[in-house]
Amino acid sequence: MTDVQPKATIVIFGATGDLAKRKLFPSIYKLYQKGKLSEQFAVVGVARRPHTDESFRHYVKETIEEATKQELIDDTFISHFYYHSLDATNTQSYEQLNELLTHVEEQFHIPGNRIFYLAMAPEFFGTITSHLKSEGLTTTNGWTRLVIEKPFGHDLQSAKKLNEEIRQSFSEEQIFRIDHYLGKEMVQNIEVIRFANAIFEPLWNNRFIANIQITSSETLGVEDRGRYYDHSGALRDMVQNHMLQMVALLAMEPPIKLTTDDIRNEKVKVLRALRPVTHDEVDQYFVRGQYGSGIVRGQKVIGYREEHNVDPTSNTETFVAGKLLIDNFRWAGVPFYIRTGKRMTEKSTKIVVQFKDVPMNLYYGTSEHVHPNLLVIHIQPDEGITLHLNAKKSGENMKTTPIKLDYCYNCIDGINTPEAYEKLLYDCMRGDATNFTHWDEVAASWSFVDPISEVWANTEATDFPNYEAGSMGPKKADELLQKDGFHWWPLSPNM
Ligand SMILES: NC(=O)C1=CN([C@@H]2O[C@H](COP(=O)(O)OP(=O)(O)OC[C@H]3O[C@@H](n4cnc5c(N)ncnc54)[C@H](OP(=O)(O)O)[C@@H]3O)[C@@H](O)[C@H]2O)C=CC1
Ligand SMILES: O=C1O[C@H](COP(=O)(O)O)[C@@H](O)[C@H](O)[C@H]1O
Repeated sequence: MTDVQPKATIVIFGATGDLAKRKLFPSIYKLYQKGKLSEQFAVVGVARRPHTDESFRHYVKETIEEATKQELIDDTFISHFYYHSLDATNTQSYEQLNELLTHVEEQFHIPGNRIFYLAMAPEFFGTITSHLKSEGLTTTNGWTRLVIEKPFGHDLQSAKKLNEEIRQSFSEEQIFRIDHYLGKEMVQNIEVIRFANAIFEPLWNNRFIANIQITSSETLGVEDRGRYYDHSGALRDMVQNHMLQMVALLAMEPPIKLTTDDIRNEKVKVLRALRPVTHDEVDQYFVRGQYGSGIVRGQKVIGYREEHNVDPTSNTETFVAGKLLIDNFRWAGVPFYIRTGKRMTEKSTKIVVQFKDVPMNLYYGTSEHVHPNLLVIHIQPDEGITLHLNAKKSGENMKTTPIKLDYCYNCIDGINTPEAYEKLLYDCMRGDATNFTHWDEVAASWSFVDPISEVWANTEATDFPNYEAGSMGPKKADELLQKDGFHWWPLSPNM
């Protein structure tokens, strides 16, 4: 983990696909630009489409220029890229791939370290990993690691099956399951805000916190991913992974040390302590929604059921709100509200920690509401923290006014926080799995989510579509909090 300029070959399965184009190639380029890669690296792209090394290099160059809006690029960088056309189901082709890898390792003096990045549909994961092992690609003088994209399964049963297949060829320590939210600057900051500040940790429990709200809203619809999304829905696409990971980071106990295992162990304890939602309770704790047509950022947009590759009678949810309870000493009785959806008013991910009111209201007239203290963690697009307090109103005798202490990361000149994929790729190259999900976390998350998706799959949502594109979701999502005497805090930038 100490190697700041790791030496490795990154083999990208799915190199002609969307993820490689938009995220992986630009991230590798940024790492190179920042001096985080030595000259001892290579990238081998793998997919079925025919390409020569030259045409692939041209394609990569163009995609990086497009993504980074930069006039590229150093031909030396591009000369580290190679291509191998392969059908993932064809055994013979893996032998040739192995020969190519050996060749590039010689060429760039790479000590046999290989990352196999599976940027492909999950149905190929088992086949690819078994071929990598049987054809000897995992037998090298260096280390080998496997990066797996989401979705990791469709439910607990399919995730277990997938895990068993992969584990035939790679050990848990070699498997890096990507959750790109764990690469976001402010998600990584949750631990630091909590554990490096004496003022928060004593208050971080059910005696002082009234509720915690996590919202991840998008303005985009399903774009060209209708085929995948219509079989997934927001619960599997966002809640099972990203939203529950944020809950785990907010709720976990301080780890004994900042090691991968210690942190993951604490996160998994939270996921296991989530109070299961039984089939009968789903309506009480969870709300689903699907967008109809509407106006998003001034543009008229179609409803979900009209989207390409979506069933016109689809029952798939594009919005989820839920109330989660964590049955342990620290959190008993504190609701964690989560909300995520497509085609909402704005693109924003925010966490609001609402503290309990002061025990006695000295400063307000009885008819006035006390302003609760809030800690807002801005994940994106703005990155920072805001603490909402009360202070004396200037000039007025002992009247109070709400004030804010703000720290904005990406407002400061010179700070341009790296893309999540850039950080995660670099972590993987250095062998740091802290910000990747362990199998135990994946399993616990599916166990929590499965009963909810079972009920939703078996009951028609007669009110769909139940929110207008460009809104903040169905009314029932507001009622979920109103029942407990709370409301969603707004997402506006000045929150
Ligand atoms: N795109 C995104 O923003 C995100 C994607 N993901 C995940 O990443 C993975 C890839 O997604 P994405 O890039 O969007 O998918 P795409 O459909 O854009 O790309 C799929 C890739 O797989 C290749 N491929 C398909 N079949 C075969 C085969 N039999 N043998 C070899 N190669 C094959 C395709 O190339 P060819 O046709 O040339 O063979 C293509 O390069 C998925 O698991 C997805 O869920 C996760 C988060 C975000
Ligand atoms: O994993 C996914 O995340 C994106 C949202 O990611 P963000 O970094 O833009 O917040 C979501 O659009 C996509 O459906 C989902 O698969």
